[in-house]
Amino acid sequence: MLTTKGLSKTFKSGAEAVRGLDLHVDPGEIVGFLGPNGAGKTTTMRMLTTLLTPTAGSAAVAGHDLLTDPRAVRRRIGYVSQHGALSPFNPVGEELELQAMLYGLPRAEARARSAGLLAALELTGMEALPGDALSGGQRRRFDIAFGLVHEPALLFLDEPTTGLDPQSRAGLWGHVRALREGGTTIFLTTHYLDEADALCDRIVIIDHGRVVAEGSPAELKSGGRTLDEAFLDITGRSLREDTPA
Ligand SMILES: Nc1ncnc2c1ncn2[C@@H]1O[C@H](COP(=O)(O)OP(=O)(O)OP(=O)(O)O)[C@@H](O)[C@H]1O
Repeated sequence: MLTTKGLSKTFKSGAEAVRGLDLHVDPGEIVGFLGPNGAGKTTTMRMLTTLLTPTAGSAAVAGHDLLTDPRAVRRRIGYVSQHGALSPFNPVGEELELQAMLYGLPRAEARARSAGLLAALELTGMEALPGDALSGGQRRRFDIAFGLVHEPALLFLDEPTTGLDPQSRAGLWGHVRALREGGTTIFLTTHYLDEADALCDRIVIIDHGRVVAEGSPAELKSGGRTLDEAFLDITGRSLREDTPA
């Protein structure tokens, strides 16, 4: 579903944000992409979602070549950014239908697709509310609905639960697992090790633009370490340097 070979990004400033990344994600997996601040996660996500051009390497994303056919990649992937996609003012149901129509669905189908997504994400009945009226957890679920409206094979989730209370986080994890059960492959970043532990089939840790460890949560925790201890051993830093864990 996702393979990169030597994927690299050097910015004009000279900053080598990503240095020769080899990634592999199988269909149906939830893979967590973790690293300390400045490790290169966002740069990688932006390359894999076609928003930033790599300076070296190659990648196949959802069955298409990232460099030669980014349009085909875009049709097959969903991307839920940290910042969300909701208008604060317009009724969220209308926004979702519009998004579906932008992907080429006729109005009736767009309506049906939106209704299905809202039901799956437990948002039915909130269609008429503006984005501003939603709680943080509801807003994130709407963001995910936006990312899913064209039924992508591969969904990129950038810090899906940052800023949410524990109950909303746990609820969102249930929805992410349900997506995988429905056949969607998920590649996510998070600043929470408990989230990676609870959700991910596999974790890839990067630091200084390179993969420094990968494995299932159980493999990374071998030797009786917690995932926090493993992360600290591997990178010499905690996952959230700027904020208390
Ligand atoms: N547009 C840019 N121009 C120059 N350097 C950049 C640019 N974007 C990112 N960088 C640098 O590339 C490196 C990786 O940044 P990136 O944002 O990918 O890290 P990150 O792992 O997402 O960090 P965080 O967890 O803090 O969001 C950093 O050193 C950053 O300063």
